[in-house]
Amino acid sequence: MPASDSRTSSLPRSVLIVEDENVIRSTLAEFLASEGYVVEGVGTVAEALALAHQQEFQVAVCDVQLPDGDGINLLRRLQQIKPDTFVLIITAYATVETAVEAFKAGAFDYLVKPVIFDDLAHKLQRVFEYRQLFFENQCLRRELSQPQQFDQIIGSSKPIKDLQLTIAKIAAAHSNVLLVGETGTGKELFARAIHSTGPMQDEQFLAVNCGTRPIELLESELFGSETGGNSQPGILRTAGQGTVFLDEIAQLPMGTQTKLLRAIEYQESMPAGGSQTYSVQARIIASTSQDLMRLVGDGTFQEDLFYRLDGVKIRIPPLRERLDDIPELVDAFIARHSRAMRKRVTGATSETIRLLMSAQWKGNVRQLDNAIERAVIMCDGDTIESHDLPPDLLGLGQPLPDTDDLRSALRHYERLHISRVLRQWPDKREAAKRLRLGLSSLYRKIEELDIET
Ligand SMILES: Nc1ncnc2c1ncn2[C@@H]1O[C@H](COP(=O)(O)OP(=O)(O)OP(=O)(O)O)[C@@H](O)[C@H]1O
Repeated sequence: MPASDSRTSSLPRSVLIVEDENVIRSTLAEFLASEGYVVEGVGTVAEALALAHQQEFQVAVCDVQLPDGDGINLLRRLQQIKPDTFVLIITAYATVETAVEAFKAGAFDYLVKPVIFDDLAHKLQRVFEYRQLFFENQCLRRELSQPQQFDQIIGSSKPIKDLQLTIAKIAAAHSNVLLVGETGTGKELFARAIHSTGPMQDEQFLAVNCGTRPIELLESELFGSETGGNSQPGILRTAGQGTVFLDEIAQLPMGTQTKLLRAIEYQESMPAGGSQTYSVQARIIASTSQDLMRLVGDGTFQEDLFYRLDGVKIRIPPLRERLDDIPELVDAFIARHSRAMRKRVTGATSETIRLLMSAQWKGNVRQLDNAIERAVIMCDGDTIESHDLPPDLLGLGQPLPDTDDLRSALRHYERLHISRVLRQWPDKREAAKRLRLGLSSLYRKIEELDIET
């Protein structure tokens, strides 16, 4: 059953009355309105279906006999087009046959004419309570059926599937690994995945950011120290046969690089101030967002260490190269953040997804995660809409044209729009089709508007 706005308990309770007798219809409508329901009334099957197409109703109360059809058929049609709408049938005769037929067709309950207000109020109360529990239960079941580990790699684009295969192979070998990718692409997540798929998964995974500590602290944290007040074993030793993740390895000072190289080559190290070596058995997974080869050329990264690490290198592509993953990531992040905030946000509109798929994502998956967190906070209903997204993401934060001249302004927006479509559809033929331009016109626009592709 698809998610829809009508499920939220915070929305007003809406009821559609389908009853051809005007007096009965308006009396019921007045009574329900006085009870706080938002009510619409119609007299025929055709009107009911037309209205249900335009508007969401949580509950429909349908008479069995209508001028252009019967209520049971209407109930079946409603279930096809609005499966979230629950139906109560009104029947003139309390026959077992009618009741059975109504229940078989999927009615929640039935009322007998003349409808008694108390009976109607009671049954509506029950249907709304049941409906709420039903959808909450469905949400819970959906959450339980999805693995909720935070280190789960989400995405089924080709690059992610290929990476998963590579990881499975590399993980088995317990070799050292270099992960290369822009910030926020998931390097640490992949490092954890390699560790937890490998033979030493029960051992420790220890992470160090190489750029956030003064050199002495970093070295004693890595290799250990036996000097006075700063005595510690060092994570290369503590990790045992587990994994040491060295985040942003390019920031490791040259001297520390030499010590690390020794630890990898000789599989042993010595704590600062110590007199005895210990053996290093941990797998080293290093990550970088920089081009290490270039740093070797610049003389800021040790060549030998580079070759030691570069043997098994995995490139994690930026999010813009795997836009197909966005819908899945969005779903997972919505589930995570709505759960944390105790909000019932269950999805995003297709317009929102389309916009998300056309953003630039310089901060990659981390930026997407943050954008969804904000959207869940901003979201008023149960579905994230485009206006819930951070404005700068949509290009709305882009500078306005610096002139009032309409022609220049149009040119400005034309450039923004074409750039966005090209990001979403890098294949120019496809982009041209989406823009409803001929391919040669698109090329001309790209040149005229100086669009980077
Ligand atoms: N494929 C993915 N599926 C689910 N979550 C992901 C995925 N990729 C990244 N993330 C999430 O994005 C955030 C950033 O990931 P991570 O810290 O692993 O990136 P990174 O490349 O190591 O970043 P940095 O270089 O800035 O340290 C984390 O919250 C991570 O869980």
